Amino acid sequence: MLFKIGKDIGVDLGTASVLVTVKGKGVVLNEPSVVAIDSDRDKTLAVGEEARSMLGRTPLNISAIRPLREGVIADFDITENMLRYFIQKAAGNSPFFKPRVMVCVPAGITSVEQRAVIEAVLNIGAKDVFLIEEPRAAALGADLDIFEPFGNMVIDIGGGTTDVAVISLGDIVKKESIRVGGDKLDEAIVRHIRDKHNLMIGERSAEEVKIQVASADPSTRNKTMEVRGRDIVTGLPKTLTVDSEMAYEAIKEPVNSILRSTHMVLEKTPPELAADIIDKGIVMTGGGALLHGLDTFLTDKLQCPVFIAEDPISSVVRGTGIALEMLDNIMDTLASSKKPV
Ligand SMILES: Nc1ncnc2c1ncn2[C@@H]1O[C@H](COP(=O)(O)OP(=O)(O)OP(=O)(O)O)[C@@H](O)[C@H]1O
Repeated sequence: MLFKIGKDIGVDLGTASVLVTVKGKGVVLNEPSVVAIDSDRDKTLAVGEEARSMLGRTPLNISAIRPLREGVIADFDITENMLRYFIQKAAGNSPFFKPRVMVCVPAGITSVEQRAVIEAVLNIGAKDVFLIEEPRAAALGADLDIFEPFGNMVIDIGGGTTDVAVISLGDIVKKESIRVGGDKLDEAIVRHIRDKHNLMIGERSAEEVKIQVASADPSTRNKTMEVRGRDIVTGLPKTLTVDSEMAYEAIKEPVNSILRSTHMVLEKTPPELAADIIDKGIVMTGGGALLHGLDTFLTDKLQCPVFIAEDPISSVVRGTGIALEMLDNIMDTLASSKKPV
């Protein structure tokens, strides 16, 4: 499969969403990472937004699948089909040119997982594939000057992973990547409501609770919302009112994991760079950065200012766009299809 433009393409291949940027054009696509499959006919029915609306609501023969879990490919064929659809939608296709494609991956990805991403993108028709670590792209997208001899710290909280990194002179100096992100918060809400209130709710309702009601700093939020689900004792539909305190109880463990990994990176950071970070603060990117109260909670616990980047959900893809502009200069520092990983 070949593409209309020979231009470079950047992909933020996320657990929650895929964003595509084209060199010279900027961000051209932003869709949920969901594919709807008809298992009877082994056929893809919908990809992206349309497939997301089917999550949890499909008949037996149709499944709405999220092919990435915890930041990496969980279902190779479906991921490849999804990427093909998104890249063609974003860039069109023609028999003349093959693009170079840069894909953002979590900093803690294994070499087997790296190869899976490279192979999937080569199969779609890319000429070369380059991988950039999410915190590096996030820092570029958050307008940090990472090429100076100065300590910059980023916490990128996506759907599947949280990547924490200290970057100086363009490279990662210390990092931690944990498979805890927004999805783990949603799962914790589902579990808490099931165990404490005998109510089974869906993933999407749990995400709504997280966004509308939950806070990492519950003294600063006092909201309630009604959630509907199935009573696990009677089997009948039931409505429950969830408040911020209840939602906090549910999410506090995964939120503390994010705190612990940030703490670990700070502990390992050389003193000069740590001093820069205390002066300048820590920047949070990714959708998870928008969790209510997370900035004040982390600022308090780490005794260092923690800020949310402007438009944190697009930081990684914007940073990928910036990295694409300088690809010829930085390609030696990236894992790629041009050298064994
Ligand atoms: N206002 C909000 N409050 C809390 N969480 C939010 C908010 N808005 C979005 N999120 C969460 O952000 C997560 C998605 O973030 P993002 O799009 O950065 O992830 P991703 O890049 O797809 O994931 P990954 O990098 O882990 O593969 C989802 O879990 C979503 O629920």
